[in-house]
Amino acid sequence: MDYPGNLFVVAAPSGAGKSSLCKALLELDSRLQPSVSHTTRPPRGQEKHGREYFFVSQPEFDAMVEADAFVEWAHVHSNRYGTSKKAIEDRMAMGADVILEIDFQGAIQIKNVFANAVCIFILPPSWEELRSRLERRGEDSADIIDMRMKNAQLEVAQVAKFDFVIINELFDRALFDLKTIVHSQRLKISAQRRARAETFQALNIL
Ligand SMILES: Nc1ncnc2c1ncn2[C@@H]1O[C@H](COP(=O)(O)OP(=O)(O)OP(=O)(O)O)[C@@H](O)[C@H]1O
Ligand SMILES: Nc1nc2c(ncn2[C@@H]2O[C@H](COP(=O)(O)O)[C@@H](O)[C@H]2O)c(=O)[nH]1
Repeated sequence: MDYPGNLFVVAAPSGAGKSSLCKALLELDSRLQPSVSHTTRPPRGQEKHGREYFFVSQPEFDAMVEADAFVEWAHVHSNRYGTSKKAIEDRMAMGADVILEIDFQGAIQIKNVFANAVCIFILPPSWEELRSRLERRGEDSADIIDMRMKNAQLEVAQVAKFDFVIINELFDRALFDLKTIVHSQRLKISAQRRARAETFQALNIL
């Protein structure tokens, strides 16, 4: 599928800092819009329905799967998460760039549907720092942190499937890297689209 808007996918093990980086990038880049996912996970802390996530029941999630409403969905840390087609396609059709914060399984599904999607993986500087970020965030129990650390090993093993990798050690440095990737890939994709349109025109296909 090809829309005028671009799709950026940011994945990382839980706690590596993707939400913090995406939030900071969204404040700097007015062409980017976030996508709000659906999840069966209960809200934590100050999370609000429709802001961080659409929090839905298992039957509601099942019904959306049945209705083919998701562009991708996956089981992550014992819950289900999905990006609805509605969350991204209208915006991309209108030329907006959309950024998704999803897990690696979702990123792979997205790449199969949107070949132009730019997939970025965020790594923590070390396992110790990853655990300590999850602990300092203070939103998950010790059991959940253990499960997320265990899953992180499987997630990090998928890094080679991504277009870009950023190590989030110093936050500002990682944000600069993310901003540079988004900016340069946006220019590259626009140039490719222009070149393709010119070729089609020259061949009188359009
Ligand atoms: N470069 C950094 N140095 C130190 N702490 C950081 C850095 N980046 C993010 N953090 C902190 O680490 C914690 C985890 O970050 P964040 O919630 O953004 O991770 P996440 O990858 O989105 O996790 P999840 O997938 O669970 O939502 C937060 O408390 C955040 O403030
Ligand atoms: N495949 C998808 N993964 C998603 C989506 N939305 C979030 N996520 C990922 O889930 C984990 C856990 O998130 P948390 O908010 O419970 O800490 C994290 O890796 C997210 O990126 C989605 O729509 N699809």
